[in-house]
Amino acid sequence: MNEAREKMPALVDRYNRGVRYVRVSVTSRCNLRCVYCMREEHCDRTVVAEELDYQEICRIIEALAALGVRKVRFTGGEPLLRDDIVDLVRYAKAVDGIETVVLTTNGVLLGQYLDRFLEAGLDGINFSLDTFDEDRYKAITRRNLLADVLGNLESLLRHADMLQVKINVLLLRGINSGELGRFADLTRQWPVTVRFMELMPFDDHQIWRTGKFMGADKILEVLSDLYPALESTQGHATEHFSFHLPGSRGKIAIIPAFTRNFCSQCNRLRITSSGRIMSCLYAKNGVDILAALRDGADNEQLEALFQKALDMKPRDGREAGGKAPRTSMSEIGG
Ligand SMILES: Nc1nc2c(ncn2[C@@H]2O[C@H](COP(=O)(O)OP(=O)(O)OP(=O)(O)O)[C@@H](O)[C@H]2O)c(=O)[nH]1
Ligand SMILES: C[S@@+](CC[C@H](N)C(=O)[O-])C[C@H]1O[C@@H](n2cnc3c(N)ncnc32)[C@H](O)[C@@H]1O
Ligand code: SF4
Ligand code: SF4
Repeated sequence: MNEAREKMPALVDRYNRGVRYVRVSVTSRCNLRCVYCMREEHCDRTVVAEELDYQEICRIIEALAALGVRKVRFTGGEPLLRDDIVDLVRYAKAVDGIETVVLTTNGVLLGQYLDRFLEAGLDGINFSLDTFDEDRYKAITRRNLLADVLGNLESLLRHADMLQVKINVLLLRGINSGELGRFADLTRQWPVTVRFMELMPFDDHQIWRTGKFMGADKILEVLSDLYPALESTQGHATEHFSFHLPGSRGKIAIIPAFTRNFCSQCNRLRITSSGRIMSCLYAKNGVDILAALRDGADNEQLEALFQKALDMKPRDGREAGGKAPRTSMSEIGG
């Protein structure tokens, strides 16, 4: 590998932040309807022609890897609804320069994929689960699939020494906040990171304005009360607060996605399922790459599009777009 290229990626924004990490939303379709993410009427009949296809996603990853990107996360919507998801993982792993390939999933379909993901070289899975209670699961996701999801979580935990496992728990005051201890206890037995996340206002105002928001300070207070022996440890990127319980195998973290600003270190670019390059989770406008790919753009033209998107990257996402944020995480992928 070219060392100069490693020191500074080719894609750099106006604030001198280089891009190392791309999050690709491979579909906006989903088999759940989480109340903090999408409405029941969310359309699942995405015209497939408007979704990036396999070749197009591969091309984007290759082009970005040549420009210094080292990590790929597949997300959505629900990425496991794409039947080429294992091939995408395998392909991304084989691209020169890409070191880490991970995905974020709701776990509903994980059982049928896990072995193939391991064989394809997937480095990690972020598994989103907010409750162990059946009625609550149904209330949050509007689907009755908890039994399947728990079965798949158990299989994943049993493989946690073969890939990095993180459990994303979105905490909602008065809904699942009482389950914090049950989730944290998973780290005693398993080498996983359990991450408690703040709600963000990307839910078409379904619950954002109903007082269910639970901030990082409150989460920290509850955790400290439950576990006086909690020890601070080094967290990763979005994990601003990170801890472990004495004698435990895993870690506990808090993602203060709303109340804290971790933008100064941001090394991310996002690709939406409909083929737009987004410079920030809060960005409203992106740059269309789908049309360019379908018009036969060469690598130089793609680089110009990535740079164009990056030139729009705000210093701070929340200040730039927080007042009227997007209506759902599903197209941009969280
Ligand atoms: N503000 C902000 N929040 C983010 C960003 N990326 C992820 N998040 C928050 O973190 C939550 C979990 O995202 P994941 O898909 O698990 O990814 P991640 O935490 O970035 O994972 P890593 O790749 O391990 O750093 C999202 O739902 C967001 O709330 C970001 O770039 N900016
Ligand atoms: C948009 S989902 C896509 C991947 C997959 N469907 C899943 O749920 O893991 C990615 C992450 O975004 C989180 N998310 C969705 N809506 C959110 C919101 N309004 N605030 C904070 N996080 C949100 C989910 O909990 C999930 O961990
Ligand atoms: S958070 Fe994930 S699982 Fe829930 S509706 Fe959004 S995309 Fe689907
Ligand atoms: S809010 Fe925007 S700039 Fe800040 S970390 Fe997230 S994506 Fe990066």
